[in-house]
Amino acid sequence: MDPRKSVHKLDETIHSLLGLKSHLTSSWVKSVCDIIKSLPYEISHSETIRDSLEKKDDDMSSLIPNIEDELAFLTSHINQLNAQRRQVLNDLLDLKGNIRVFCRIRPITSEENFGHFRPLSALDSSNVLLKLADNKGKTYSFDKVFGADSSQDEVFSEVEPVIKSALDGYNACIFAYGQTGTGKTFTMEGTLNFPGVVPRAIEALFKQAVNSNHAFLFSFSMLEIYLGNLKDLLVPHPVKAMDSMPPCLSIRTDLRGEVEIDNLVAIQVNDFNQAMKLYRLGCRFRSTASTNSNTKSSRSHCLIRLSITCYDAPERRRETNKVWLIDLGGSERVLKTKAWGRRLDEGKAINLSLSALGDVINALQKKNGHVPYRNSKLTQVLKDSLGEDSKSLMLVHVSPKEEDLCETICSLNFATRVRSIHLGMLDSAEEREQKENAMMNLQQKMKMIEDERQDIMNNIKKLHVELENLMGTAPSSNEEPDASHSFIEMNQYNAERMRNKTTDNIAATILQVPRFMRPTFCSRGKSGINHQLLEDKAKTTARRRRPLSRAESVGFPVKCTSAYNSDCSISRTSCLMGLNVESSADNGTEYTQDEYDIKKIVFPEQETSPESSVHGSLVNNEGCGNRKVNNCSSAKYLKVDNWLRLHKKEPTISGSSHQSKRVLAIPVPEKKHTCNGQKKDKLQDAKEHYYKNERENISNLEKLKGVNMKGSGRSIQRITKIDTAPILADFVNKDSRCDLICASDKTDGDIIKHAKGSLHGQSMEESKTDSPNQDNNPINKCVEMQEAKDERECSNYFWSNNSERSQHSKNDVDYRMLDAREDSGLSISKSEQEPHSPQVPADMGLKEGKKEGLDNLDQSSAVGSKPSILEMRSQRGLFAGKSKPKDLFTTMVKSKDNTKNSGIYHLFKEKIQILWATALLGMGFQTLGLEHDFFHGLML
Ligand SMILES: Nc1ncnc2c1ncn2[C@@H]1O[C@H](COP(=O)(O)OP(=O)(O)OP(=O)(O)O)[C@@H](O)[C@H]1O
Repeated sequence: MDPRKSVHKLDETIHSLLGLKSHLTSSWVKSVCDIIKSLPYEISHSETIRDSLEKKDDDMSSLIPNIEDELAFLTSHINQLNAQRRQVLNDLLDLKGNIRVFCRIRPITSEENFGHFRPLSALDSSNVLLKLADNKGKTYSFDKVFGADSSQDEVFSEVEPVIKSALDGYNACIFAYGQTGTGKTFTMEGTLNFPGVVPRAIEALFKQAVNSNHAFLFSFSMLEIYLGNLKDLLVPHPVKAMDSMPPCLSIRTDLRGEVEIDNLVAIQVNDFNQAMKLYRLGCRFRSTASTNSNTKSSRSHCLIRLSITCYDAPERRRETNKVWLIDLGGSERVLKTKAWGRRLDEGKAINLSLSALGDVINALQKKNGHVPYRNSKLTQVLKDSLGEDSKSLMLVHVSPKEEDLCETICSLNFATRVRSIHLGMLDSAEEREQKENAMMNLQQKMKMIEDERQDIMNNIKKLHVELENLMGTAPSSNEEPDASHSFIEMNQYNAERMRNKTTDNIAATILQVPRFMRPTFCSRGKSGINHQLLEDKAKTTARRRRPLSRAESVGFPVKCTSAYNSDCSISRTSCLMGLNVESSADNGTEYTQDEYDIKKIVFPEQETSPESSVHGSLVNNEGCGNRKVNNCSSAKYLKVDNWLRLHKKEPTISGSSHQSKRVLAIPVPEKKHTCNGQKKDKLQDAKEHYYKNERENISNLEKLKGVNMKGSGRSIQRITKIDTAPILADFVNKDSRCDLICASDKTDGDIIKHAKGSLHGQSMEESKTDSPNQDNNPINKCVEMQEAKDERECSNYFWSNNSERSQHSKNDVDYRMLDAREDSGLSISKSEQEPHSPQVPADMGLKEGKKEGLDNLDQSSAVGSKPSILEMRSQRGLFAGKSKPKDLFTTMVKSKDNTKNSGIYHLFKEKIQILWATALLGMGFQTLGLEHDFFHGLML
């Protein structure tokens, strides 16, 4: 109850009390008056109370607009700061250069302590000294130099501005370059304890997006360029010949010059964790191998792409932009690494694409009209992220080892050349100093803006909370205040600003290109026309191909052929190579899938509609709900969890593939149990089904007992299966027992009865007694075969012959599969030989049998496997009556041996089969209503 209301009515209440209770004693009135007097002045005077409360209400109602005004002011201020920040950041990056170059020196590991080292040290934060002779050295300048003792934190702090500019709509590209084994993967990927640039960059992006006042849509993709071909790292490689092949990735450039990779899986990520799950998945499929230089050498270029889309920020450079995080393959001298075979091919492919990257950078540096992006897949993919309208960061890695001197010099020269694209080699010292001062000022300004921005953000948050409290609409604790609608950018950011400030100074100085980066014969020989032709050719020839065998595969992609240069190239390597990785001497690469086969994969949840794409996949997604997503890129947006679930391994049971071939003793509706919830349901279903069958079989048994007890006691024995093996032995030895009928079920019993009756015009019992030559009776032979073939057939018959026979037909098939396995000489598995509960007391009744069987069912179902055939048999024996599973087991194994080892048996079986088949065909038994699988089962 509102206390204010109760106070409001206090005076009326007292008056009415005084009026009504006038008969009360004056002392009571007095005490009430005293209470009123003791109340504060405002409360004791009702008019004043009302006035004061109304005043408070008025204050509160005037407070809300005040807060709203304040919020609007702060919002507009923060928008101004955002625009300023963007401009300063852009100026800073322009000054620093569109391609910034950092150098990182790899530390000497404990194992290398005894080697020879070339003094390579960081002179200061931007210079590296390479000592060539005693008193001779060369200094290389970079935007930033990280010494051997630098931490991952330090590296990332310098990388972060590029990541920030990505949220402003610029394409960004951060790539680790260097000789093999110099720490590229360490820098980019890092370790669990020392996470690298990739996880940190992803985290920073999400963090910034959350702090931003815009709605962002992130999608994650990961691919590698292996032997000159693109491979989607989020799609697992095929492990079997029949596995579906991932679709061919093809590079496409749209009219605006934006590069898109068709068929590349792009998955929406809402937070850091989702992105990291995918990143880890992709890392698993990377091609790595042990080389002389590195025990886990990357044999490909690994590219991570984060696409960022924002619809409600017109000031952004692009609606959709992308960040590339690239771990390039290590450059290596083939002579030195002594690589051969596949390692050689990989090394050559890596060097070729690095050379093509060098060509592109050289052309950009010289401001050539033609930039040879198309000379390699790497440069094609990075086409829109390497030019002027993007931010690139190159992390050059060098080794301090003496033996790596050549590569170190090459890498340092290459990095210097790349850096010179913006800084310009003709800059005078004075100009350089001016630039550095300007950069420092901008950095300070940037920091001030960010600090101020952060303060305002905090104030805005506080005001939001206050406002919601006043309005009584405070969100629940886990709800973020919805600020997106109130944040309307007032200042249009001038996106078309000039960005050629520093490039003007780039002269036509041709620098010495590192040897492995120089244009090669192939790269020089390329022309746009050739590429176009090849592209067209590749497009017309893009069709599903049969995976080539190992022998047919051509490992090295030759330039000027579609296998290497076309937009939609078809790799010549075999998908099956991955299967033989270990067996091949030179083929130790851990492969991903190949992309030469164009079979389309079916995505589990391919969300193409704008609504579904946006749903649940935005950071601050309020503003994007009704906007179209399909123009952000042609990539497919999928859900992370579905994708990961799709690529999770099917749970294997005890690591045994053998078990998967097992036969279900109880007809469980579904064979596979994939998730716990389903598994539980299916287990429950199986139990219910089990009880039902059991009840039916018991009632059938009782019926049969009643029927057969009149005629022959042997039928009951047969049904209880205690004496099955001796009967089987009898059958083998005496070729008789035609009078034994294994009809345990009313339905089939009736069928057989009917069949016999139709043949002889007699009932089953009659025919049994009246027909002396029953061996000639096809029905008896049928039953005989059914039993004599193997005891399990009989049990199968018993179990499958119930009113739900149709449901059991699947099991019949399974039995035949098992028969085939066992007949083909495969031994019984250990678990089959050791049933779960062989030591069941002889006098165990149906109740125990039920429980036992159920326990077995529980066990088998609980692990998702099927009970073994012997478990099943023992269960059946128990259900059918009092039996000893152990005895049963012994006799069954014996009978199995007998049947297997006896040549007479097989001969006889064949003859009977022929006879039986002839009889069936001749007499048209199909008209009796027996199903085909029934006959098929008998014939096997
Ligand atoms: N800065 C560093 N601090 C600690 N260890 C490092 C550092 N850089 C590299 N290493 C170690 O050196 C080894 C080789 O590094 P890494 O695999 O990252 O080289 P790489 O350049 O990626 O090689 P490749 O090109 O062959 O893939 C790794 O064991 C890595 O842990």
